[in-house]
Amino acid sequence: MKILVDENMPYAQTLFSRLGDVQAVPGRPIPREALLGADALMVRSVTKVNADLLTGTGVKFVGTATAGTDHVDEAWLAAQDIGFSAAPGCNAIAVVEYVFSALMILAQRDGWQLRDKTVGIVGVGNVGSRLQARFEALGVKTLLCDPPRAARGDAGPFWPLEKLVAEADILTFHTPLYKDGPYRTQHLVDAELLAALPDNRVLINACRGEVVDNAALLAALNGGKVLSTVLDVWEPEPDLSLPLLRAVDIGTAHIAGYSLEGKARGTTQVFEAYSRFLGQPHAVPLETLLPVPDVSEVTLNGSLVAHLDEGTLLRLMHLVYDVRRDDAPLRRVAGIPGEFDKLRKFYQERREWSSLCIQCDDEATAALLTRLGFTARLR
Ligand SMILES: NC(=O)c1ccc[n+]([C@@H]2O[C@H](COP(=O)([O-])OP(=O)(O)OC[C@H]3O[C@@H](n4cnc5c(N)ncnc54)[C@H](O)[C@@H]3O)[C@@H](O)[C@H]2O)c1
Ligand SMILES: O=C(O)[C@H](O)[C@H](O)COP(=O)(O)O
Repeated sequence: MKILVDENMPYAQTLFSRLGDVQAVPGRPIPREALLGADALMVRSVTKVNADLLTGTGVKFVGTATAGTDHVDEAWLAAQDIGFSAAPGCNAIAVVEYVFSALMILAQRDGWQLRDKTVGIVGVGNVGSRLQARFEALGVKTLLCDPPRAARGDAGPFWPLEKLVAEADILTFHTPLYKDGPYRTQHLVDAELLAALPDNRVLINACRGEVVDNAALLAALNGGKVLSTVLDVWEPEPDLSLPLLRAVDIGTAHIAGYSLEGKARGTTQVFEAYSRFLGQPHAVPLETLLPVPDVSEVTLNGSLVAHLDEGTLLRLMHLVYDVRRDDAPLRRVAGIPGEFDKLRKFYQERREWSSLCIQCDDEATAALLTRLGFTARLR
């Protein structure tokens, strides 16, 4: 059995070799000759999986170690009776921690406090709902927009996007990319939305580049719109607009989800799915794969809760992950062919807040840190 895996999939060799012979290949593009004779294909979001890629190959199962699936023609796979699995939610925590880091940096730079802001979350799935839970833990007001969930009767309240545009200080997008249909998200942020957005707001896109009309955003920023902008994803990738990168406050190379935990969950989720597909189910506990983090324990003296100290919180968050470490390298190499993908391929190890154990002497502080996703212990 031959299993092709994207070379940027940590732990794939270790896990998939339990099921067959593993060959690691570049994902953009996958070499055609490698596909011939392959039984299964494990990709990331950079590989377009469709008839063009797979016709004439013997591939019977495709896994994508990603949350987004817009790069996969699922209908075609189903029609060919090719098994498929994604990795829903695998990197949701990483994206949440990216968003927090970005917001805390802007708050510090511009002299505001997160707790005084209203955050509009567009797309309240794995990422959006975790984001909302952490904002709630901090007492930050959120407004949610998720028309598919609203139509399903899920508990909200869910609001129309227009209300978020009018009332939220921060708008953060976490929807899938839908190019058509009733819930189309392509260019959800367009010239009209940008014109309706009052000045001094924050816009974050960490879902898919095409959800924001990048040309319209650049025109708005060039036209004097006062908008703090955080973009992890671009239209198009990897050839992002250099003027837009210069105009945004924080810009990164589609790495919001790139914690080691997030990538490892992605690999284990598709490995487990493929093993079930083969009728040889395996379960892989994440902790059996992950190394000890560089910084694993700190002591916090005093209460974080008595008067919520966002400065201390920022320092704790940034002990684990500070998004500026990803903004600077993109600005250095953007525009040089191949460098966007290199930043992603040779990504410096990044952990999630849960990897940091914070010793506290106050029960309420420990409870807050736990709700935020850190590991907290009472001394
Ligand atoms: N930058 C990154 O590294 C990174 C990492 C993970 C996910 N993503 C992207 O972010 C997206 C969201 O991730 P997730 O794990 O939360 O996915 P998810 O599928 O769990 O949640 C998406 C949510 O968006 C909602 N939605 C769909 N259409 C909408 C619309 N028109 N308006 C508002 N909401 C709508 C859905 O109902 C769902 O609740 C993924 O599809 C993926 O494309 C990017
Ligand atoms: O959809 C996702 O899960 C993310 O966008 C994904 O993590 C992006 O990383 P890639 O698959 O391109 O390595």
